[in-house]
Amino acid sequence: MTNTQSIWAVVPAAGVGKRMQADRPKQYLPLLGKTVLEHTLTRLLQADVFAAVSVAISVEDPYWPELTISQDVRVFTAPGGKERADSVLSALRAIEDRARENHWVLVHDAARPCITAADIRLLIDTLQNDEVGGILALSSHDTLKNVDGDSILGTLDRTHIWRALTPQMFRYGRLKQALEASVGNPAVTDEASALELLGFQPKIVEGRPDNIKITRPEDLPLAQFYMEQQQ
Ligand SMILES: Nc1ccn([C@@H]2O[C@H](COP(=O)(O)OP(=O)(O)OP(=O)(O)O)[C@@H](O)[C@H]2O)c(=O)n1
Ligand SMILES: C[C@](O)(CO)[C@H](O)COP(=O)(O)O
Repeated sequence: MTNTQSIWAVVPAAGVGKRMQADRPKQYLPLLGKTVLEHTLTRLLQADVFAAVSVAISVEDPYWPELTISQDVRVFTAPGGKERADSVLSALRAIEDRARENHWVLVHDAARPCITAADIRLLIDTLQNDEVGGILALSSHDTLKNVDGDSILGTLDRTHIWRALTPQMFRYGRLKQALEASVGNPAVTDEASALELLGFQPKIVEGRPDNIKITRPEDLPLAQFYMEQQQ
């Protein structure tokens, strides 16, 4: 049985959503009667495994105080940063007086509202005794090509190519150290890449394919479809 007092959630929710081409950041777009962010936070809280949730929001964010969930005592906010990694680091620092070095942290994108409690628990149950931690990920079912411009340079071995999802699960101290060591590095687009740069080999746990990241306009109706199917 996992001690819920030793597991924290961090949610980067400070992006502007350029690729979504919407009138507001995508985490605040309406979806099945709530905002994307409210769905994501509600799913994390309903998993009933976290001591608290630290959410990074933009310092210019006018939307957060309007959300009912902003009053939830289990949810803390931190100022978002220039890049996703900066926002995650800021959210980690916001709980540094409560989280211990060996506590687990699960980092989950605000833009992934289709996450299920089962996949959250799968990641925790699989890795809670692991030395390093790891991530939910998806194997590749299509043939993968190495491309330059509009030309194919070759075909990749798909058995070694997985698509990283979130949550990504690492020990508080090591994750904070890895992100502090890689500040400003554009190659660090997820938490695992920061750990990899320190020589660690995070584990892969196969997750659900409906755990999509809302990135482009066509992703919002797809997320709605998946969430309706999950009910
Ligand atoms: N400086 C940033 C950039 C991104 N994010 C968060 O990281 C998650 C994944 O990032 P992405 O899908 O790239 O979101 P955006 O950066 O908002 O999208 P875009 O690149 O299209 O602007 C999102 O929940 C986003 O809110 C963040 O907290 N801080
Ligand atoms: C963290 C992530 O969702 C894993 O696939 C992805 O790296 C986020 O990338 P983005 O460019 O910040 O959306």
